[in-house]
Amino acid sequence: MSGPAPVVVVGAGPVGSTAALLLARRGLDVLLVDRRPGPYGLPRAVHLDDEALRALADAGVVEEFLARSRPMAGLRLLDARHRVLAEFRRRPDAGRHGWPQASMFHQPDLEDVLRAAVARAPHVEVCRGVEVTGVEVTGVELAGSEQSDRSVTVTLSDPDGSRRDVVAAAVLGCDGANSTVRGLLGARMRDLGRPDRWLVADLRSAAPLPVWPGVHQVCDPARAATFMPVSGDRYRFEARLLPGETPDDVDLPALLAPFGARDAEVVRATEYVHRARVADRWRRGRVLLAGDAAHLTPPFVGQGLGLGLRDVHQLAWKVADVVTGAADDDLLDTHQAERAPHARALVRLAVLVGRLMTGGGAAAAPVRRLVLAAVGRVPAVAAYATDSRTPALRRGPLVDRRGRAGRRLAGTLVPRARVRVDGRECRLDDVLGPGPAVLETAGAVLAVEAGGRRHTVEDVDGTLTAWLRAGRATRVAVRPDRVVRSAR
Ligand SMILES: O=C(O)CCc1cccc(O)c1
Repeated sequence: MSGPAPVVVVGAGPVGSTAALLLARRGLDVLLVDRRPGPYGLPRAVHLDDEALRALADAGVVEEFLARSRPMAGLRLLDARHRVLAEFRRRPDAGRHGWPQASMFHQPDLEDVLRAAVARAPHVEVCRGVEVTGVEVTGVELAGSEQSDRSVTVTLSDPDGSRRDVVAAAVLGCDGANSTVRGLLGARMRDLGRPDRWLVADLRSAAPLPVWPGVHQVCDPARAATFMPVSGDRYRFEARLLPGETPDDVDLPALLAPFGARDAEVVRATEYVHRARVADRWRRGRVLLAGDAAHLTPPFVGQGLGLGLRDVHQLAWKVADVVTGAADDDLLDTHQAERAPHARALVRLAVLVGRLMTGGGAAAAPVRRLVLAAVGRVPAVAAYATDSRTPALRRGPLVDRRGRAGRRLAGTLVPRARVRVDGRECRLDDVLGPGPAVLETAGAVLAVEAGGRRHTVEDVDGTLTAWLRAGRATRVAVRPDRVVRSAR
């Protein structure tokens, strides 16, 4: 790789690969490194919501993802006898972003799609089997001990043991739960809940199992469990391990029997410790964390990977602006300021939902239906349960939540609505383009100003008009990551 210093992305999992594609689409050279010699190959994440798909869309892989995933019907809470306590439906057709509201997938399928896209991307070089052993922020000495932190020297250890230094324009640590970059950056994880030991089993069944096509959460204090169809012939079963119990002690066929899965092939059954953690520091100079390197969540609201994809969607344009000199390095301060509260809110929601569904011991079981109804009225839980909407980003330099419309819309995603422009139907994102944009009502029609051009936009099915009306807004400024910056 010659020419300008690349952005080094550490970790070629789904978050790092998406980051590499997003940066490359903005014209940056990217060096994507991973300590593993080959793909990881084991499934972990199984669910993405339609908000997270905006990141895959801007990375250019959403259609291939959809071809290999399956719409998910929602979340069903069952009691110990598998009677339905509550059900939260997800739209399988097209939610406000034009895709199923929730999708289930086999992680290696997503990794295949991303790997192929990275291989096609002209600006991305991939180095596998390479360890990052040092990250040195090399800034210009300013007054006193302050540094301007403008470039980073990354030390890489190659498979033959040799070391080399790469000067990077920025480094993104997308290297997962045991992130090396996090350690080199001097960050520490802060616990938001207790670790929780679960058995995680990946199953296959040639004959389709007779189950509802959504996530089943068994709220049994004696044995909390989750069962879900993934995609194709794949299913996932998880069960909380009792104190001192190992996966080998669990009578898996007996636990699978109520789902008609007693005879399913067990591809993998392993212990997994669910953790609730957020890093205390996400940035040093131009070294930044994203994905599991920055936060770990229990799976109860299915947001682990989605959080990471949102991180890099919101980070890529900022890094591009800083590296190309279009913005000051201060812009990178907004990464942790915006993403950490959002991650913390979702991790806490997952901990709360997990506790409500599975905690409280035997005494809680008879009242769980009442408790669920009461908590369903807590706004954050209700919004998530009914609409799968994650919290708005907090107010900050890039999110102006002043005024009635600002409070309602700023920090949320603009819908990826169906629009018609010059007689051609497309999605709003196609008109917004890769940069900042403004959407406003212009008399009886809508107009979009983007990339120095003004387009008259027809709102094909009324989604945008209804969204603007509900937000009491006539004009919204939209950031490159589709987040509303301000509304009035
Ligand atoms: O709330 C949703 O739509 C996702 C629910 C979900 C997805 C995957 C795992 C899980 O435990 C819950």
